[in-house]
Amino acid sequence: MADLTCDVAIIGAGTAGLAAERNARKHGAKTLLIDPSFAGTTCATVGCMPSKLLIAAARSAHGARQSGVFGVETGEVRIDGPAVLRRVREHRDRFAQATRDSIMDLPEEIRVQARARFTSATTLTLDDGRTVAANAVIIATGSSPMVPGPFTDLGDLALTNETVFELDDLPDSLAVIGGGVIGLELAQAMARLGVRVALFDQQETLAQVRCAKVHAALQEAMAQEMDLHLGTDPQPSEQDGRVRIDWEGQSETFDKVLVSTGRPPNVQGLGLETTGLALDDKGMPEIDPETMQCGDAPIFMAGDSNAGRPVLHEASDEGAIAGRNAVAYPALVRSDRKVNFAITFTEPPLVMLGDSPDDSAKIGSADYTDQGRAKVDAENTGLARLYAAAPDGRLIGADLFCPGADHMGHLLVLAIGQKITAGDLLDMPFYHPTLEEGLKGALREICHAVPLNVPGDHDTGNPPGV
Ligand SMILES: Cc1cc2nc3c(=O)[nH]c(=O)nc-3n(C[C@H](O)[C@H](O)[C@H](O)COP(=O)(O)OP(=O)(O)OC[C@H]3O[C@@H](n4cnc5c(N)ncnc54)[C@H](O)[C@@H]3O)c2cc1C
Ligand SMILES: NC(=O)c1ccc[n+]([C@@H]2O[C@H](COP(=O)([O-])OP(=O)(O)OC[C@H]3O[C@@H](n4cnc5c(N)ncnc54)[C@H](O)[C@@H]3O)[C@@H](O)[C@H]2O)c1
Repeated sequence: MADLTCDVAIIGAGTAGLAAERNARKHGAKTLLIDPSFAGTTCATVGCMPSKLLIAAARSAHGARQSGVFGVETGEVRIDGPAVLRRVREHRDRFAQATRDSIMDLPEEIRVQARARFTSATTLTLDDGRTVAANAVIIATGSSPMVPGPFTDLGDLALTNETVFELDDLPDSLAVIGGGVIGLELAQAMARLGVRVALFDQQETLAQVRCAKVHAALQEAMAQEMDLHLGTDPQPSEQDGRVRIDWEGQSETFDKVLVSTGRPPNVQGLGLETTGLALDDKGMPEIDPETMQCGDAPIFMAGDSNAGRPVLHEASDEGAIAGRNAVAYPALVRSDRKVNFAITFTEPPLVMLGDSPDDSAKIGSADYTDQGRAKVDAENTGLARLYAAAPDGRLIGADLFCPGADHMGHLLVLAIGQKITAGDLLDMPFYHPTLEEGLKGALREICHAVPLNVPGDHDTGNPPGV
């Protein structure tokens, strides 16, 4: 007889686990939510929120430096590093406290403070010695920074997203290893806060950008703010209390190194090998993205732990799908998943939406280096590429690196989700002068490329500056 029994046990009280627990309980299950610390979600403590707070400070510094182009003189811009980081932590702590409060609001008998490990598909052992028996288990253990071997020897000189926001002051110089989402966001923010930054990546492509033209614009913009070393294998060592990075016969020293080389799922030590699930060479089971079920077991996996779509709104959705299906098992309900949507909060933002274009897709481009509103605001850089399916010009995806891309991404994701065509979208009013207006050229290009052309009653001229 197990010490604790329930209908659904949820391992991990992050965004995915909390959503899973809520939905399982809403559907009538007796739940247990198991976490070693209940410290608050990754998003609030060491992820989305502190990174966006640092970016907000960087935006302010950049704006102050740029103000001269408008004839507004601010004098020398001085960055108070400790004050920047204090504000990041103060606001971060409030967000984190709010997530902890929501956990503490749960009925006490639901919370189990311990680290869990499977002993079979439906039984767990906790690190305090207790055992749990459940009808179904949801894995929502998140992901953790992967620090390649040589960087682990650097001790405090090597930072990850779990430690960088705890610095007392900004470093004078920073090597960033890995030009994925975390690396790009934090490298640009640090550079704008006056830190000398060099970014290294083994790959030639930053953040897995799909479109070569969008990537070229991103690379050019980033190279103006930091030293970029792509397609290289940086090797670290400690030198006089600083970090030395060697690459391709060159070397440079930095105050600190930020390691942002990926965040693999937390499945090590979870005992998945005891569940009967077939596991791949990374120790991962097969997961159905429409039910979140692992194989055909009463086990579900949601959020970063399944390595599918490691962003917040998906963690939340996947938790809810897993929560409902863990209760319904074995009568699972399939969910339509949302359109793929990822934003990297660089400036301008980098946005990836929907599907990549295949050979039959029609592509429309919008150049933001010469776009009216972007020029007004002195932020004219980058481009947008929209993808549509023949024959009707239905929008299927987009890659954007341009001002306002985070907001325009929401407009486009709606259009893609609703299966709207380029012609339909052109039928909507576009206010002048806006960044959205810049998309009209791309939409017209698609309309011209498909048998159904630009609606006949449309003026194809442009107001000034578009
Ligand atoms: C720096 C950074 C910036 C980001 N910015 C954004 C952004 O701007 N927008 C966006 O959409 N996404 C962003 N993300 C991604 C987003 O934060 C994640 O996708 C999301 O937080 C994942 O939630 P989760 O519930 O899967 O994991 P988590 O919130 O990490 O929760 C996992 C929980 O599992 C627990 N756990 C682990 N192992 C066990 C065990 N054996 N037993 C019990 N409990 C266990 C942990 O203690 C933890 O509480 C960012 C991530 C990072 C790192
Ligand atoms: N705005 C957002 O939504 C947001 C922000 C931050 C993080 N996240 C999530 O966090 C996850 C993890 O982000 P990440 O940036 O750590 O990982 P990532 O997988 O996006 O990028 C890792 C990068 O590191 C490079 N790399 C790996 N090993 C290396 C080495 N030894 N030397 C040099 N380069 C190396 C890879 O080539 C890759 O470009 C992302 O998948 C993302 O979904 C989201």
